[in-house]
Amino acid sequence: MAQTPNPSRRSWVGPAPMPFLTPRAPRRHLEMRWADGGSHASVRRSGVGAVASSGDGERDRAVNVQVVLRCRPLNEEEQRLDVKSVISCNDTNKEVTARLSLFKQPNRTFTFDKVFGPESQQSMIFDHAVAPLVNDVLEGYNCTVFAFGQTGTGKTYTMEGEMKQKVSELPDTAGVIPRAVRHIFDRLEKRKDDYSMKVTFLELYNEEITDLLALEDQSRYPEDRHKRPITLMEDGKGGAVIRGLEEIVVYSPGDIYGLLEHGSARRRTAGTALNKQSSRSHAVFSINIHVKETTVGNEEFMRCGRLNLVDLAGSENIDRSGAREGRAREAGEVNKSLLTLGRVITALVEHSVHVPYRDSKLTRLLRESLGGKAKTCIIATVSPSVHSLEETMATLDYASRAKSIRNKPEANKKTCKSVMLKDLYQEMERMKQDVKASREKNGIYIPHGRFIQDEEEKKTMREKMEHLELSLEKQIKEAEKFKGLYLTEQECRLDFESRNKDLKVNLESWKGKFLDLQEANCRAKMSLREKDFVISNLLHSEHLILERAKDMRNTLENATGDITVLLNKLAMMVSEAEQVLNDILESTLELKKLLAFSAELQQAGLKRSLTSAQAMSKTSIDFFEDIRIHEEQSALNKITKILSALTAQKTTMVSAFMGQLNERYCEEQKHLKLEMTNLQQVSDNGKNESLAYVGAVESQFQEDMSSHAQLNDQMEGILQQCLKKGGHSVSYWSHTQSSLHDLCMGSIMEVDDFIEERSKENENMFQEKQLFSSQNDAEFHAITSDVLTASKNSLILDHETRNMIETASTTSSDRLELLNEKHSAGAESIRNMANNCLEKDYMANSPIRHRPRELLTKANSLESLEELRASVPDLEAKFRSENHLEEMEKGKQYSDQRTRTPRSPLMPVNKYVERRT
Ligand SMILES: Nc1ncnc2c1ncn2[C@@H]1O[C@H](COP(=O)(O)OP(=O)(O)OP(=O)(O)O)[C@@H](O)[C@H]1O
Repeated sequence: MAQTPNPSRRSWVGPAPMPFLTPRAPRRHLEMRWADGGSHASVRRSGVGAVASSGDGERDRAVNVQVVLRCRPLNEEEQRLDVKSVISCNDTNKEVTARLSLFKQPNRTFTFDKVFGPESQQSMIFDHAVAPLVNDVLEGYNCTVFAFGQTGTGKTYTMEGEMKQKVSELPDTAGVIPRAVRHIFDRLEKRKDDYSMKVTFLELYNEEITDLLALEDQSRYPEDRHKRPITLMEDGKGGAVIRGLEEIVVYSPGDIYGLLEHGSARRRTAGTALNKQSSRSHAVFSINIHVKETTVGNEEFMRCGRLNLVDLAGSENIDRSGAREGRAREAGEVNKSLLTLGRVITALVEHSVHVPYRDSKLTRLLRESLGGKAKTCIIATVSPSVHSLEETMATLDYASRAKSIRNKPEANKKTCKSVMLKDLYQEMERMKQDVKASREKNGIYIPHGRFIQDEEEKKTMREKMEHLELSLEKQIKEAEKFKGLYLTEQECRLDFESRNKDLKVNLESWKGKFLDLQEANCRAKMSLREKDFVISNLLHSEHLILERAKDMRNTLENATGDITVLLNKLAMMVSEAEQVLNDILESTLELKKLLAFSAELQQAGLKRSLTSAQAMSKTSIDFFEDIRIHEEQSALNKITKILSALTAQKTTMVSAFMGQLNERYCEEQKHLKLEMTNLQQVSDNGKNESLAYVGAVESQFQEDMSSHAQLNDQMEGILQQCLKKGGHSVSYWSHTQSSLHDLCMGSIMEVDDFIEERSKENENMFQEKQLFSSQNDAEFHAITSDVLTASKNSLILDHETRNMIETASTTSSDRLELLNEKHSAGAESIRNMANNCLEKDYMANSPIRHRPRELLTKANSLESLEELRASVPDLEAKFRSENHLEEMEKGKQYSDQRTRTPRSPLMPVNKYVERRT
């Protein structure tokens, strides 16, 4: 006996095996018994959301739909054309960034539950995103994995992958479906569970469901052979039921791979500009698993789970995919169903009252998986190409929104095996009876009379039946008509109900908006009154400020008159200063003349002293020469007298005193010679001394001459300096005058500072002038003392000269003192005039009534002006407190934020007031 139904016997239309046909040797008896126990209807109810999903089993908490993103690598064509990649994936941070900076827009980054970049392998997608769901299926949950994205981005590659031959080892390119199948079998084997597994594979094309696993019938029209439409119905509990879908029992992964290959080959594909083999339909591959569980008391239960693997048709930009005519219509249908899917996602994310599941078959099929009781994983696929950026952004946006969909996964109710068997047996029994009845009907014997009677009855009955049939047909037609009407009406009613609901929701929201607007209106009115209050106060302040401004204008006019007077006075002062300077220049010239005269006098005196000194030295020389001659003569006379005396004595004392006389003569001669030498020496000394004295007098004279010349030069230099400084003073005064003029023509506010500066500058100038005059004084004193010294030196030589020099010096110093006095008097007069001008005439001048500071202070201080300003916040606070607005404000902040309109007629006024404050 075969231990398990022979998998090769699998029939496309034959009875599907009973559950628990685990293809495992030691456990097969029981399952076989079930399998042999009867047939099962070849056409059964099935559906993505129809498997025992209505149990009241353990209710899990709501969980978000898992959304993972996969970006495929650039394909060969794109690489050849050097197409730019604009998508970057950060698997670690689970982020995808669309580099919109190429289009001068900020980059956009999306976060998903998992991100798989272009280098990601098929196994990674399965291990990280799908395997946990597959495990949940074995625990009794319904789980759905579906891929969506633009056409050609790798949905089919991700879901099915490349799996051409049925090898035991999966190739690296195998997709989610073969890996899920392998995983399920591995797990069941490992746990040594009893199980049965059935698969379905349907295609949804142009809103028509087709069974991709149905046996091809022998219909004459090839089109009809494998495209028998299947009905999608509601199960009354919010789920969908697919009537007529083939469920194929499978025993090994190989079985499933075969079916998958067979079904995939029948899927409608077409070559598009974006994908050579583009799937033009949505495909749903479902695996139903029943696992046996034995509980205490040997009660056997069945845990059932379903895994739906959905490969959606690609959304396509018809222009770019190059679809034409029929294909364009087809693409339109695909896009329409995907659009409905998008609307369902939006409605779920926004928690809308109405979710438009019913708008397309795709959303009806996926109802349980989106916002229902299933666990769902969405694989969004994108292309990195810059040319697909628009579609990629749409996919990323939808995928990102889909993350917020919340499902309430619920495990399927475990069914008691005996109950299930009972149901099955009952079904089998009913079918057996059917078969038996039809068999018996063909072979029963009936007597002739009874047969004729029966025939007549039958005839009557037939006539009646025909009549009835006719009336029934009529009634049926009418009923169908009514049914059609009823259905239309039902549809209309449903439509109206849903519209009514929408309208009610809209009405509610409009009511809310109306209330908000009413509130905003009240607030706007109040705000207007507030602004009126503020504006009237502002106008009052403006009036006060105008009055003050008029006062200030008068004060300023007075100040302008005063400044004009002041200017005139300054001009007068400048001319007086020029007069003083001219006086200084004149006195300097006089001084120069005096000094020249004094120098001439000194020169003449010195010349005279030189002449007298020369005469004196000549007289001295002559005198000493005379003395020397006189001395010699007197000595010779003495000698002659002595000799004559001696001769007389000789005569008397010739013999006695001859010796003594001779000795005495010698001694006397010696003595005389000594005296002569002394006299000669004295005479030489006197001569030398007189010569040295004459030389010294001469050199002294020369020195005096050169010092006089130097003094002359110094005097010349000083005079030049005086002249220069005088010129400088003149230009300085003229510059001062022009500056004063310019500055006075400038701002009135600057007059005060200007005058202060001028006063300081005048002070400095006076100090300079004083310094200058004191320098002049010192120089004059130095000259005088020099002259006096020279005069004194000359006095030593010649009294007369000295007298003359003294006279000249006295005259010079008298003149100088006179000049000095005059100069001091001039300086004093300038100072007095300046003082008069600055302190008396200007600061306390009677016609000028006020000092500038006084004028300013009296006019209006800044504080007094500030006092006039009306503070808008204070005014608002005053208004609010008077009108008890604060209380109202507190409770209405929220609505205020909502109802605040961006445009406000008072906005410019408010802004102006804010700026002012
Ligand atoms: N991650 C990937 N690695 C390598 N090749 C890939 C990848 N994704 C897709 N491809 C290749 O890109 C091409 C298009 O992929 P596929 O047919 O799966 O796209 P699709 O999204 O299903 O398109 P359609 O919606 O038109 O059916 C295929 O040749 C496939 O092999």
